[in-house]
Amino acid sequence: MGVDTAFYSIEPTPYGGRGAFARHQIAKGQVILETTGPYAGVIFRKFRREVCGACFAYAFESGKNKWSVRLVEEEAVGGAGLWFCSSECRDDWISERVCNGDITWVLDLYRALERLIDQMSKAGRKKVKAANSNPFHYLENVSADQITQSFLEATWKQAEELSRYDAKHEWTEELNEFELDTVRYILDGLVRKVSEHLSSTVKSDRSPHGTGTWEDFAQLQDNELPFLISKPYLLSSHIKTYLFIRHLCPLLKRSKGSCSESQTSISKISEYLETPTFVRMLLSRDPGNVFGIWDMAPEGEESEMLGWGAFTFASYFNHSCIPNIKKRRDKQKLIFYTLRDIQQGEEMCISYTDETAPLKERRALLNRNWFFQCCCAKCHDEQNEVAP
Ligand SMILES: C[S@@+](CC[C@H](N)C(=O)[O-])C[C@H]1O[C@@H](n2cnc3c(N)ncnc32)[C@H](O)[C@@H]1O
Repeated sequence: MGVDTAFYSIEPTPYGGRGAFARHQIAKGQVILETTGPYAGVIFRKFRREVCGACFAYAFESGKNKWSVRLVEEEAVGGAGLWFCSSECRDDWISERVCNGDITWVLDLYRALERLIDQMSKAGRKKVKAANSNPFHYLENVSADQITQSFLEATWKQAEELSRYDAKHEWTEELNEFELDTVRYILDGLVRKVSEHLSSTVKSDRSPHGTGTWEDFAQLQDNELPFLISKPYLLSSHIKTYLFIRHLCPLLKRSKGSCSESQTSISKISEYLETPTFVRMLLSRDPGNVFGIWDMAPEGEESEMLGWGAFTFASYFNHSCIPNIKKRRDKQKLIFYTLRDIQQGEEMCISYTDETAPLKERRALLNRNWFFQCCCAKCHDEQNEVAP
């Protein structure tokens, strides 16, 4: 799978799923994983002028209000929705993601997205009574016990069928900020997938430190079912997001790229959007696996989440309320290091939440956001104190 390192191997855990186990004794303070950057990610729409799309530098932390380097200099403000702190960062972004540095198709894609958002806002302002109004509204009131695998399959099938003719009509539903950010995250993943498909200069790094490939990303735990049982109202949001993205296909056909490689990329991305398969894959690996991209506020001070990213190989670390490893961010990299000496065969765990919070709070958070009941020694001891 390409995720084993010199320090640990990925193996099944006694409580289900996989985890990282030390190959040998490891000293305190040892860096065990340093990732390059996320496979797919997004900077929240409201921060995208202030956070570099490549290294995640926050303008305010450099004494600036916003960044001004765009994907292409002549691009109208807002065109691609990506800003960088320097031309070096922009060039890094391009060389990492786009075949032969040809960004025409990526610009076409993001321009089409902005046009679609514009269409949506105008429809909202005119309060258009949609002829093709969303038949999935009923999902907003779906309950947890209705969410089963077969219910999900049937709903997605229905969405796929509807999308075939619906995508020919104007999009009139409103997407909220979170849904629009999710759209960006999905497109970021699909841009990677297209580039891998056409790979001549884009060589996805499959070492544990790299971003991995689509295949590696697909190996992550699929959390669609537990996630939607925990938050049933979000099924409607997932379906809406897919139907919205599906509307990009006809828009892309209209804006032809200049060279043949660009046109192949556009056809490929349209092909990926024609069924929900790939969008659903990105949606199902997001919950429970992605990491928030936080600002660099000093420890102990309040920090702000600027976006999120799927750092593929970093998603094999389980949680413990007595963690033995911790992560820090350095630009776009996540760095994991040991908090104490670790014995051979010991599982290496981070803390997903504030492990100093009371047991009840920790349990509720872990259950709501990561869908499990923690059985670590600390939870065990605290549970026994409550109910001797
Ligand atoms: C980021 S993934 C960790 C890798 C995952 N175990 C796998 O096999 O891909 C997070 C998921 O792992 C599981 N997990 C993490 N820590 C756990 C723990 N302490 N006890 C039980 N399950 C845990 C939960 O299913 C959680 O949603």
